[in-house]
Amino acid sequence: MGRKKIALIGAGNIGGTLALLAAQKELGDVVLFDVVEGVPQGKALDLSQVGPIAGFDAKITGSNDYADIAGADVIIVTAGVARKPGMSRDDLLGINLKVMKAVGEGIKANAPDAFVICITNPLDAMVWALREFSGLPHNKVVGMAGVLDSARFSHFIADEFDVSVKDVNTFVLGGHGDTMVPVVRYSTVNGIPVPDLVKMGLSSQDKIDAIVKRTRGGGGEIVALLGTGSAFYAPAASGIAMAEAYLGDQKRILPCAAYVDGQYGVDGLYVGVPVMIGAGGVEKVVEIELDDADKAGLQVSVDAVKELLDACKTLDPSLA
Ligand SMILES: NC(=O)C1=CN([C@@H]2O[C@H](COP(=O)(O)OP(=O)(O)OC[C@H]3O[C@@H](n4cnc5c(N)ncnc54)[C@H](O)[C@@H]3O)[C@@H](O)[C@H]2O)C=CC1
Ligand SMILES: O=C([O-])CC(=O)C(=O)O
Repeated sequence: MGRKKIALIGAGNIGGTLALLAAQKELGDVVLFDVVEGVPQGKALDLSQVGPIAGFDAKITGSNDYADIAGADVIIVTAGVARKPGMSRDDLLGINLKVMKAVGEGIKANAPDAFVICITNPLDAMVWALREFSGLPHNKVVGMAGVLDSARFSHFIADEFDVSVKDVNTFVLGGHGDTMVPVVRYSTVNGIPVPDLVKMGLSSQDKIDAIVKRTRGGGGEIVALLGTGSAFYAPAASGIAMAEAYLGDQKRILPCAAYVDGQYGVDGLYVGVPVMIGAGGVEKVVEIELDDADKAGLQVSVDAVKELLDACKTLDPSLA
């Protein structure tokens, strides 16, 4: 059996980091694709020269030709534009929608059997549009956001309780925007729910509320600090975790922007929910019980995603 093939559409900050992680983990050979000539080739050459030092044999090539993604097992899409300080993710919709059209058509024509992970923002709308443009089955197209948002939440919780991040498990549901829903009730330190830890006097409700708020604004905090561009190390690590779940048939339960059709009272759109990822792609949407506040929060988030989909349909009537 030959090596797996990982195609990365977009060779920017996240794309380059994805390539490094994929090669170091020997997930397969890597094709870095970008519209800018020279950049994917240059990054591929630089990354290939990590091989002798780090000891990986993965072949990394750069390309401006969609034909080179043919036969990809996994495709991770980061093509498009990142926000600048003062912008919201939603401000990227018009420009990145056009990019999703080109990428979706490229995937449809060259790698229709791939498992596709979209990262481009505004995430929930872009993954929906990418699925529409590519025509792939819904279970083979998924968006990365919840893994990253949960990692941020877990990092802050581990800091607050001064425990290993390995023992922290958190869930962030909903859209990848200010309306995301960090679910405190399902957030645990080695199985102990955070609300119980608060009752034990190990933190306070005010501190947990502040962590929830910081998690919601986690992307913006980094955008403001960087001054140019947005987070890329943790987003890339999140995309790789999802790719590994698929390639290894790991049956991981991860919060992802998945196609929801009936579950959680949501019909026919992509939004962040817990899903099982295995060799079948998104094998199931896991419907966990939510309390009234989290249900209401999820509804607000779903409504925000719906507004973005309407905007996509206005901009590109082929999506209507
Ligand atoms: N879902 C999430 O949780 C996160 C999403 N993002 C989003 O990911 C996207 C990428 O972020 P970065 O890698 O930091 O941006 P970047 O600007 O470093 O890289 C984007 C790359 O896409 C390329 N590109 C533009 N149009 C293209 C096209 N039509 N086809 C192929 N490539 C094209 C550009 O040339 C550039 O190399 C942004 O939209 C950003 O907002 C970023 C962090 C987290
Ligand atoms: O904030 C941004 O623009 C990038 C992003 O989605 C994140 O880091 O969560």
